Amino acid sequence: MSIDTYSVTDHHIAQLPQVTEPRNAGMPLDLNWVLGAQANTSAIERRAASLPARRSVKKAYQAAWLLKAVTCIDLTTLSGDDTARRVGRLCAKARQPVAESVLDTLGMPAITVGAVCVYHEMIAPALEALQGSGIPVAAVSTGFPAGLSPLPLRIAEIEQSVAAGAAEIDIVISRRHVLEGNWQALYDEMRAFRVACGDAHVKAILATGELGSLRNVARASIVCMMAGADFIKTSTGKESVNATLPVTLVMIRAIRDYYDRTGFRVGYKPAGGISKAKDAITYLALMKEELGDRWLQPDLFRFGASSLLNDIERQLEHHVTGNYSATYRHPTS
Ligand SMILES: O=C[C@H](O)COP(=O)(O)O
Repeated sequence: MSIDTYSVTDHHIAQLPQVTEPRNAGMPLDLNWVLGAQANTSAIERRAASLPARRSVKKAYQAAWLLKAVTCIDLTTLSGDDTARRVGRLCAKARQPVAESVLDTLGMPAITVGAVCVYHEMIAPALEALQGSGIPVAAVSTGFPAGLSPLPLRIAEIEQSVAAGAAEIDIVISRRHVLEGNWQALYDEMRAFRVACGDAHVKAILATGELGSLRNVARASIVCMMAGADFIKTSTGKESVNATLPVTLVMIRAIRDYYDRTGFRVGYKPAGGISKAKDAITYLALMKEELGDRWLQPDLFRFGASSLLNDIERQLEHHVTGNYSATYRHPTS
C-alpha cells in the first residue's frame, strides 16, 4: 500500500495544534485488563517487516512529510560530556531546524522542533537559549537511563527539574517491576512520578529492549497509561535495542485501546536509533494508519532523536537542489 494519497496539509505542518487535549487523568489499576493484554509476536513481526516496503511517499509529498517530522522531534543531547555551549548550539538548531532558503523554496512557513531534551543539569542553559521561542524543555529524570537510584531521590529529581523550568519530564520505569510481573509496583511508581510532575507532562520510558517480550511491552504500556502517563516512550537510547517497528505496533495499539476505553489520548515517542529520514516517514505513516491524523501533532507524537534532523536536512537539500525542485508542488495545491 502506498501513502501517496495521504494529504499533509498546512494544518498538519502547523507547529502548535489549536486543539485542547484533556490531559490523561489515569484510572485505578485494572489487573484484568493488564493481564488480558496479549501480543501475537509472529503476526506483529510479519506486519512490521512489511511496513518499510509498503510505505512509499511520492517525491512531491516527501518534503511536507519530512517537515512534519521535524516539528515532532525532541532534539536531544544526552551525553556525559554535555556542556552549556553544546546545549546552546542544539537550541539554536531547535529554533531554526531547516534553513530559511529551503523553506522559501518549498513555500513552507518557519518551523521549530517539538522540544529540546536534556539532562537536569542542562535545563537552565537550554531555557536561556530557547527564551521567547515557545519550544519546551524536556528533562530526563529519575536516574536516567537505568532508573535504579532510590525512589525518593528519583521523585526529588523530578521535582527539581520541574522547579528548574522543565515543562516535560521523561521518566524511566523500573524494568524489574515488569520482569517480575509486579504491576501494582509499576503502577504505584508511575503514579508517584506523575504526581511529582505536577503540571509538567510526563513521558514514561519503558526501555522496551529490556522488557523481555512484546506482551510485557503491551502490559507495561497499559499500566503506565492507567497511572497517568501523558506519553509512552520506547527507549532511553542507551539500551542495546531501542525503538523498533514491532514495539511501536504494540505500543500504539495499546494507546488506541486505552483511548477507546477511557477517551484519553496518550502520546507516543519512539526514541533511540532513529536517524534516517525514510524511517521517520515510516513511523509517521504508521501513526496515521493506526491512530489517525490527530496523532501526527507534536502534542501526541515525538521522535526522541539526536541525529535524525541531520539526515532530514540532507534529504530536504536534495529536494531543493535537484531536478525535483522544479516540479515541487505543495500537497494541498
Ligand atoms: O530520547 C532520546 C534518545 O536518547 C535519542 O537516541 P539517539 O541518540 O539514538 O537518537
